[in-house]
This record gives sequence, structure tokens and C-alpha cells, in this order.
Amino acid sequence: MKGSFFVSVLIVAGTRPEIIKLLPVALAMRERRGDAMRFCHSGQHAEMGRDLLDAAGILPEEALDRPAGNDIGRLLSGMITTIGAAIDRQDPKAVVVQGDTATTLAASLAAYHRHIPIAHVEAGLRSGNLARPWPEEGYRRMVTPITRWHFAPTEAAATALRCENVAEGAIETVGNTVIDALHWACARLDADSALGTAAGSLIEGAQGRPIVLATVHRREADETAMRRIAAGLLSLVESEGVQLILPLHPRSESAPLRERLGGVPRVTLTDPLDYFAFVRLMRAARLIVSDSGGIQEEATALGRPVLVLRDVTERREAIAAGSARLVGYDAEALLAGARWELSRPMPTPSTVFGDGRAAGRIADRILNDISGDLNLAP
Ligand SMILES: CC(=O)N[C@@H]1[C@@H](OP(=O)(O)OP(=O)(O)OC[C@H]2O[C@@H](n3ccc(=O)[nH]c3=O)[C@H](O)[C@@H]2O)O[C@H](CO)[C@@H](O)[C@@H]1O
Repeated sequence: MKGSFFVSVLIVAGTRPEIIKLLPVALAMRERRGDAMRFCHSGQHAEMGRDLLDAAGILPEEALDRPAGNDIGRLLSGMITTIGAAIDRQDPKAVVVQGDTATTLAASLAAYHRHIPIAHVEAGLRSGNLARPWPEEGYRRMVTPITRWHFAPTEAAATALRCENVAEGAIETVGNTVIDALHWACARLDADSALGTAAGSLIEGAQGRPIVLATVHRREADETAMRRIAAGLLSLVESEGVQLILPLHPRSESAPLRERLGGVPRVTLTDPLDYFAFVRLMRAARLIVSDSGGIQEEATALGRPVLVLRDVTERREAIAAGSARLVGYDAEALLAGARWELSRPMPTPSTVFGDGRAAGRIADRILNDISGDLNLAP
């Protein structure tokens, strides 16, 4: 869409998964209306994810500092203020948020206070349990009533929004933008062997043994849960002869993991990996064990089995597709699930989370509707 009017759309992201999932939207916006796209980094994750913006050539117009302190209320209220100031400076016609983080809710409230329409990417995910995942389930539900455009990743998410009386015309089922990001990263990796090199030595270190890739970071994974997960992973390594690679999220209660798994043969504990390296590892993995939302989606698209370290998931499509299985925080369930998965063929890659073209649909809809609002339709 081309037009001579000036509009800006402010994309706000603050955590690694938001950056991964909003990167395709930023690229699609830039392709259609380079002068319109503005990017705001809230600072919530000070480091993780910034390398990806660099790799895509996106220099945020607004790079904000993380509000001081670890208190969740201060983080949220601080970001309502800092993101609000960024909105005032950029004067956008729409604000794009993604998912269910503190940044998502803070940016939505800041936009709402200024009567600026909100586009919610990955709208309608529901576990049905406010405590799991906490605080994400509450945050994403709170964003819904003040959102103008609800970009649902799947039909199930769209149905959940309809059940909450969201108007049909405000819902568009587009697919999950993580699949766009995954396709983009895979294409870049295939074209450039210098990308994601951190994965190379980890894969070589496995010496051909099956790789089990694990991550754990949900707030509800407390110390007791971590001990159980560590016990399950240890018995998996000891009994099945696999290589375990475990990037540790800075927020997770990782002491039990370090105590039980540090120094154990065939176990590598690492810092978080850049996205290209992580995608390389997912492609090399025989099995993934994780409580991450995005990884359930990516594993399903890649055809990798994933044991989900949670009691509930809002991604029931991954279970239906045969790639995901819930094991909770139970060491024995983890071991039994892993043995079952290692004994059968890998799942078939599935497009249940999207076809990799969600971001273009999102950019088209927002730009078209904004031009209509301004009565400047091309
Ligand atoms: C409740 C829930 O499910 N909430 C989700 C939550 O996100 P999450 O659980 O998916 O978060 P993480 O697991 O931190 O990130 C995952 C991404 O990180 C990549 N990765 C991983 C390890 C590493 O070493 N290097 C990497 O690059 C990996 O490939 C993947 O793409 O918030 C999002 C934002 O709003 C929501 O969309 C989303 O619903």
C-alpha cells in the first residue's frame, strides 16, 4: 500500500519472545511503509533479543531503560510511564503489542490512556487458569477489552475471543508470527554458515548422541518444581545416554539445576543462546523439554517432539498435532515421556501455528484501517 500521508505505527517489545515474534511484523511494516514503522524497546529484558534486532537491521527509535528494582508492580507502573513518554514523542496512529508480558500490558495501558488504537498480536490465547501461567494469563486477558485489532494465531484463539464477546470484525486469524520468524531464521541460517555458531560446538560436543534441548523459566516453576525437573533430566541423561543442552534463563530459579546437573557428563549448562544458535539447536535436537510457549510452537512447526513442563497449555493444537505432551513438574512423568518419544519416529512438521505469512496480514490490516480512519485510502 502506498500513500503520501504520514502515519506512524509504534511497535513495542521488551522481552526476548516479543522481539522474536514482533520482528516479522516490523519487517513487514518496513517493507510496506518504511517511513511509518517505529520500534520501541521497553528495556524489560535489558540484553536478550537485542542481537536479533541488530541482525535484522532494526534500530529502535525508542530504546528505554528498564525501571529500577525487581518488584513486578514497579516494573509495570514504571513502564506505563516510560512507554507513555515514548508514545508522546512518536505520536503514532496505532500501537502494536504482542502476547502477555508486563511490556504488553504497560504499552496497552499507555496507549489506551492516549486514545490510541491497540493491535494485539497473538490475541486470544487462554489456559483458562489465572494462576498458570502467572501473571501472563491475567495480562493477556486484561489487554483484550481495550484492543482494537485482535490478531489471533489460530482458530481456537479466535473462538476464545468470540466467547468473550469481541466483535467479529475486530478479530483476524492470521497465524502465529513466530512461524514467520522461524522461517526467516532458517533461511538466513541456510544461506550463511557463520550465523548461530554458538550452536556448532554444542552440537559437536554431543558426538552423535541424541540431543535433548531443555529450557525452563516460568514463574510458577519454583524451587521444588526445579528440583523435580532436575531429577527427571538427570535420570534421562543417566539412563538413556543422551546429550542434554540446557540454556539457563536469567530469571529462573536455576540453583537446583546447577547443583544437580553441573559437572555431570553429557550435560552442558549454558547462558541463553542467540536466536540463530537456538534455532540451529532445535533443528539438531532429537527431543525438546521446555515450559516455553514459543518453543512449543516452533517445535511443532519443525517436527520435533516437546515435553511441556507445565500442567496446562494454551497451545492445545501442539498436543493435537502429536508434537507436545504435558508432563507437569514430575520427574517420573518426564522420564517416561522422554523414553516414549525417543522410541518412536519424530512427529511430522505441522502448520497448525501458521504458514509463515502472518506478519504481512497484520501489517496490511493495520495500515489499511489507519488510512481509512484518516480518510486517506489509497
Ligand atoms: C505463557 C506463555 O507461553 N507466554 C509466552 C511468553 O514467551 P515464551 O514462554 O515463549 O518465552 P521464552 O521461552 O523466553 O522465549 C522463547 C523464544 O526464545 C527463543 N530462545 C530460547 C532460548 C534461548 O536460549 N534462545 C532463544 O532464542 C526460542 O526459540 C523462542 O522463540 O511470552 C511471549 C511474549 O509475549 C508470548 O508470546 C507467549 O505466549
